[in-house]
Amino acid sequence: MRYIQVETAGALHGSVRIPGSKNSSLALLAAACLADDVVTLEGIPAIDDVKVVSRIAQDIGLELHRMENGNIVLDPRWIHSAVIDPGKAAAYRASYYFAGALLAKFGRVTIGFPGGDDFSSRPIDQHVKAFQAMGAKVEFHEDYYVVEAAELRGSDIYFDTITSGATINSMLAACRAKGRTNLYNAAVDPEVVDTATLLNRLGARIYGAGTDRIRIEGVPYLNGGDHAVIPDRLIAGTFLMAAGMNGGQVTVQDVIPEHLGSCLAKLKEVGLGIEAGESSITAYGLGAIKATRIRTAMYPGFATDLQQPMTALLTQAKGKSIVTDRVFPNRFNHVPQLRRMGADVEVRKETAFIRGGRPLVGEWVHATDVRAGFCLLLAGLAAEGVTRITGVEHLERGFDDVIESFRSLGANLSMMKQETEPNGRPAIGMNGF
Ligand SMILES: CC(=O)N[C@H]1[C@@H](OP(=O)(O)OP(=O)(O)OC[C@H]2O[C@@H](n3ccc(=O)[nH]c3=O)[C@H](O)[C@@H]2O)O[C@H](CO)[C@@H](O)[C@@H]1O
Ligand SMILES: C=C(OP(=O)(O)O)C(=O)O
Repeated sequence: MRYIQVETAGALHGSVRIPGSKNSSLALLAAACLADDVVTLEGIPAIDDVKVVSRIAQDIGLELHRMENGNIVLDPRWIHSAVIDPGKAAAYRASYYFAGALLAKFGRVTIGFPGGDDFSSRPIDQHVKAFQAMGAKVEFHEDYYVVEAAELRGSDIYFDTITSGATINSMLAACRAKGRTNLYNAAVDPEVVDTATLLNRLGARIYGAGTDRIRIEGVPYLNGGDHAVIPDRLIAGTFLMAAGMNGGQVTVQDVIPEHLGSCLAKLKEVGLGIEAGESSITAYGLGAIKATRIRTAMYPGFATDLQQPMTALLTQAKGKSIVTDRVFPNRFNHVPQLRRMGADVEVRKETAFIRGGRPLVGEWVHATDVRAGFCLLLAGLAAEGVTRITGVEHLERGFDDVIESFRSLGANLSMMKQETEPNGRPAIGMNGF
């Protein structure tokens, strides 16, 4: 069993480079399947989700190589199969992008259901509805589904809810469909814009990405080309919150500050100093953290993926904070773990009530998903004694440099390995807690 050990080390100080966005990378890698020539992607992080994409690539004949300079070169001309193994599809969330991309190119895809962070029901009905609107038939089986269309036709698609996943997947399918597709109530996330930017660079005709109405004129083929993925706004936000845990000063470099607007506004509201440059942001403690009210929303609202690390920060604020997650109303698996560390947090329906200011103490805790892991890591920075976090694989889905990055800021963090469970205490899984 591996676990991350966090020991009290005082305030964090220093600067850290932010890697490419996980969520954008996973869309770009699938988008490259649509091209008819070589695609080079810069800045794709070496996270576990990308390793699963490499294994899928091997199965379907998508040539994928990481070069010495870190770029990933993809050659989609040799793809011979549009069957995605259910086990690999279930190993991460964004496997669903292979459905849109391969459907557009091959007319039929067989693919397992998506996995990813398991914090609530995560339907794909809007992806399915979009494929059907474009003329595809979708058939569900026990652990896979088949999407098939003799000819994909452009269509008007009105999303019932704002979803970044279904917006991107519809763009992937529509860019090689016959005729015009209009997406209404589309997500405006930077990852949607990044995917459209790559596709347009390859010759797609996508207009309006970044607004809630996207128009796509289908084209018969796409060229090769190069693209650099956007920085990971969620990892950047997490480091800025970490600065507030013990009143330190952290600079995140290689970021797009505009992507963090709602996060920065909230950090200022709780009393952090924030200075944004052209491609860097510094957060620093100015004294006590203030309690606040958070309601997550789709971009440009406060991101659900930053809700958990923010909850860790709010355990340090004197007074009562209220955190509501409207995007994923059950995304509170981190709360029982925070309570083990002495935090006073109660969840009712889609809301966590945090009575901040109680001292945290180090404990064995379990990360159930990527952001729960970051939340516990931040809590560990402020806790008295040693915090040990199991579920390391979840953190590694999202960030490949957790230990070194936090250490470079002065955190006392180590990756540990233990052959047996800690004495008398089940360390793995929620049930033991
Ligand atoms: C790989 C990836 O990019 N993951 C991100 C993506 O997940 P994911 O693509 O799963 O999330 P979506 O943006 O699609 O979901 C947004 C909302 O729409 C709902 N919905 C979504 C699709 C659908 O077919 N039907 C439906 O009802 C979801 O339940 C949720 O309430 O966006 C989430 C919301 O910003 C982030 O937390 C995830 O990090
Ligand atoms: C929810 C997340 O990831 P995924 O959608 O890949 O499960 C996340 O990154 O916080």
